[in-house]
Amino acid sequence: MRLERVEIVHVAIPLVTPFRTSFGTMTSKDTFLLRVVTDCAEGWSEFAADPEPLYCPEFVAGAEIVLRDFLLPRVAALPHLTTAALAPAMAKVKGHELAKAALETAVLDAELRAHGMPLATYLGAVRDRVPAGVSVGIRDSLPELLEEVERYLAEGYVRIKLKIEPGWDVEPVRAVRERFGDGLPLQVDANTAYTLADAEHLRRLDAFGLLLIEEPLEENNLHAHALLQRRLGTPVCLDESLHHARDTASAIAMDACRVVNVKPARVGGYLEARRVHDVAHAHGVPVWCGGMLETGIGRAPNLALAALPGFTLPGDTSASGRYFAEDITEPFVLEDGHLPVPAGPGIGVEPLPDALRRFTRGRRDLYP
Ligand SMILES: O=C(O)CCC(=O)N[C@@H](C(=O)O)c1ccccc1
Repeated sequence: MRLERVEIVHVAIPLVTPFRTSFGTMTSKDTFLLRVVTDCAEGWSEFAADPEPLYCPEFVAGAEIVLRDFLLPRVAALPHLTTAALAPAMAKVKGHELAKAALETAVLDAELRAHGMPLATYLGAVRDRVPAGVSVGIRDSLPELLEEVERYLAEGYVRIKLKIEPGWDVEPVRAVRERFGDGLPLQVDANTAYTLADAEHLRRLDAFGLLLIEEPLEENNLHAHALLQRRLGTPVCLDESLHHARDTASAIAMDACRVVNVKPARVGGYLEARRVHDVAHAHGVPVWCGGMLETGIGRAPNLALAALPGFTLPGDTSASGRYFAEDITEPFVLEDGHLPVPAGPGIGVEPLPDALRRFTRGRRDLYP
């Protein structure tokens, strides 16, 4: 393929309800899409992070600069544009996995469309629908939390993930367990809010039969997570700390993580996400697909990835309606607790022109 044009489309979509985590509260999804035009086909992708670097060091404005000034010049210089050639061409740029993932995914979408191949087929999916978990934010009161969990269970979600932080952890978990029973698949996500000094407090969560505790400690501290895992019965799952298959292998070898949250954006794209899946699967470590409140443009490829054999736990691959009253693609709708794996070429979806126009806050060329 030959790269002809790359357009950045900034979008802002209001959330149906504020989403509070240990690092902040979101009321809208403000990010950008990339539209890559090649001589063979077009491709789309979504940048997974937000305007502020609170979840990870990357953020919207910074990613636009990195793409425009450092990643696209290297990719445009490639004699033949293929998805496989992108990561090596971008490797000299340190970090910026989410920006790299956005570019790689749009090129992958174009390349697969040119070959008429669905992303699920390309990645090695073994299912045509995947079970959907749902992420529940920190709430102001236990009754509000229980009402929200009850609503999601009534909608059919098969797994509940509770955001926790110091002061909102044991009690909400106990309340959900007592209200909905021991059979409910339940996990927690601390988003790095604790330290090893909290180990004895976190051990109290062992009483509730959780599937996992996600990223309890500061990101990138595999040693601390390994020390914590020795003191907890609940399996530690890593998210922010894993940036590629290599550190996933190290984390597993150190017993710093017994479950892996695979987020394609966090590891630089779907090719590396499959490698992370393969490494974990080879070690008997279950993986599940994380989410970043993506629009349908980011949600569709995540569903393809979640259909790989090692994805044995429900992911944060919720329906579009969990976050948005209106999505910029055809909405993903829960059916019997599952979402369909897109079957069309490439990522299998495209922005709906009218919705995209209404949620667009700015469009410009990043290349040429
Ligand atoms: O369902 C979703 O897409 C969101 C799942 C979720 O909780 N994402 C968390 C996370 O830490 O994984 C997150 C929230 C906001 C921003 C980044 C990440």
